[in-house]
Amino acid sequence: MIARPPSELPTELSAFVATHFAGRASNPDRLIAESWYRSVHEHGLDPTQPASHVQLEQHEIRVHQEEHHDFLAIASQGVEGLSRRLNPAGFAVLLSDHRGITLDARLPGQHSPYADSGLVVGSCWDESLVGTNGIGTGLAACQPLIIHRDEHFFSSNAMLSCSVAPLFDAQGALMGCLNASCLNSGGPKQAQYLTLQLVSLYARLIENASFRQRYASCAMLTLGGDAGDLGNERLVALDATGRVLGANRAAFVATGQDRALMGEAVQDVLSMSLDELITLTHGGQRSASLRLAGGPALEVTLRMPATAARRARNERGLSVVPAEPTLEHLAGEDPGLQRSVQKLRRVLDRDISLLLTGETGTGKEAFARAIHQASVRATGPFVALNCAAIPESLIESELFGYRAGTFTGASRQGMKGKLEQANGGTLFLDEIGDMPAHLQTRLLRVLAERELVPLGGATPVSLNVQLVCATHRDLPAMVAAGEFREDLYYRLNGLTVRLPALRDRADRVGLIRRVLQREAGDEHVELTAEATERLTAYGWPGNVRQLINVLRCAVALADDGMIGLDCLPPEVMSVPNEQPPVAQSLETTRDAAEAALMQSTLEQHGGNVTSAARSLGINRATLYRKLHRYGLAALRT
Ligand SMILES: Nc1ncnc2c1ncn2[C@@H]1O[C@H](COP(=O)(O)OP(=O)(O)OP(=O)(O)O)[C@@H](O)[C@H]1O
Repeated sequence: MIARPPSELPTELSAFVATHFAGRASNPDRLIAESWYRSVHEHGLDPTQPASHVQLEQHEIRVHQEEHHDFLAIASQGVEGLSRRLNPAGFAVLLSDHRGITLDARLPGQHSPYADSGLVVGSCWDESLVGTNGIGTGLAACQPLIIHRDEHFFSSNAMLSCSVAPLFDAQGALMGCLNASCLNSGGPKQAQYLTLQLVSLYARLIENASFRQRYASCAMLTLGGDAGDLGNERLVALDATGRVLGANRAAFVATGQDRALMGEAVQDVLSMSLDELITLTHGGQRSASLRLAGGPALEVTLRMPATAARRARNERGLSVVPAEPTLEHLAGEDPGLQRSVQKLRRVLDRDISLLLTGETGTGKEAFARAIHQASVRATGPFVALNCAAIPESLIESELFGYRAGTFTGASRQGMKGKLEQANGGTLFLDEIGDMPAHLQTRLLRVLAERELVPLGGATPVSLNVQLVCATHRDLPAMVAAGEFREDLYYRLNGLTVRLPALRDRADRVGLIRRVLQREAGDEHVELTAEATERLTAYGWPGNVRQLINVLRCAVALADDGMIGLDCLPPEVMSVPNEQPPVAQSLETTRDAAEAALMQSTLEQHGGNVTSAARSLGINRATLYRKLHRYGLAALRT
């Protein structure tokens, strides 16, 4: 049967469909026809040929999931909820990253037919590889859609009907998509609309969970709508001064604004300052009714971060502690750090690259964020890239981006690299010592010329970025050993700030108290003298991050508001008090101690990397990387 394109298809597209898809039963709408067109003319695919299928190997899946660990963790509840509803009806539920590679797959009882169709973790559904399909086309079109049966580009996928919704982060960047697929659905495409509604609802819930997590330490406004419509929650995150740090998509629609809302003062959006909102909502304990310019009245609630809420209550409502710690908060009472912060403030906004050094968990990223907040670029983006956490082969495209059609498997519309994403703001390059040599040269050129030509692109993009780099490695030694470019080192190192290990901080006791206070929130919790002594003497290889985890757990275990020795984990109790002797090479000694600690912690946790990492206060990716570096094998995850 000849496909008859609907009349709204432009003539060229109609002719294309009639020529290439003459045998299809369905009448494609414009979105599908455009995807078919791209598949043929941009991706060079032929619908009469067999589809190629890319499936990652097990070890690649592990790396891929590690790389997307945070996204997976935040999305898994949504994936679980959706699959609980859809698996019994015969749908497979999949989560993919922004390149169309699946990260999670929940299949109905009968696994094999779904697995045979590639509905498994680690399969690549990028449109440029498999043509029109739910995940790939949903990502390419950046909108919810259904790809029903023979709307799939290749006939080998034509037994699938897929409903998909893209997922965006708080900055509007594509994180991935959520997809529900069924096999051999005999009904018409319209029969899938309800499934699409459900998938879109869960996609909103995942986006909102990600938004709340991203801005957990900030004041959060909810602009009421329909109380029963959870997927339509409108969220706006504010900094301590009442400036908009981020807003979810529903909030943009409700306020009739676009992304320019970022950095606006809340009174310009709601005609009310943050202080007035705090007063009106009694420090966030009640909702209030507000009218947006010319719009209907909205029920507004305000959630204050725990410490801010407490302080707002104590001081009758008007002042808030900063949502994200400032440089001064991070420096605490450590005189060396206080001096470093004074220097930092003097060089800010003068186009000087900053280098932060220190062991894992000493607060390098927290400092980088505080530097961003203290700079004139605070209303611009803060973009981070950890050079050690992603495979070497991906660093180049992640950092410099690529334009459409640069390589097979690349996303159709190209991708803005982190450098370009950070334009007008701050780029934080963590673990810069792990930057591969050939990319060091390219980075140096970009920094010197202040412009960037993405892979496959012809037009340079001019850059205005504050660069903050961090490393736990000894860069001068790497330069001496020829492992790091000397000229790049000097370009990055306008000012170096060394963040001391927790055990070396002069304000150790105060910092432990401050972190405890923050973790305890409104609860009244104290440390016994023995617990204080133990925590102060302990070596803290995971530094502040480890301290936070230990105290979070201790607060939960505390009886009658007292944290005693029994609330502390074995590693804090078992490692001797003495500091390692200063040897010829501090770094070698530190590495040896770190390797020994990691091995013993892994053994204590029966080889379970997740719980060993948690108890060390570092993330799984960092532990994997270090195990690899020290040649220690993980037993199981
Ligand atoms: N001075 C501080 N006061 C309170 N919290 C802090 C301080 N420094 C760091 N933190 C917290 O400790 C945790 C770890 O900090 P961060 O991620 O910045 O460390 P890092 O040096 O970048 O670690 P890595 O090298 O492993 O990436 C974060 O939750 C951060 O907010």
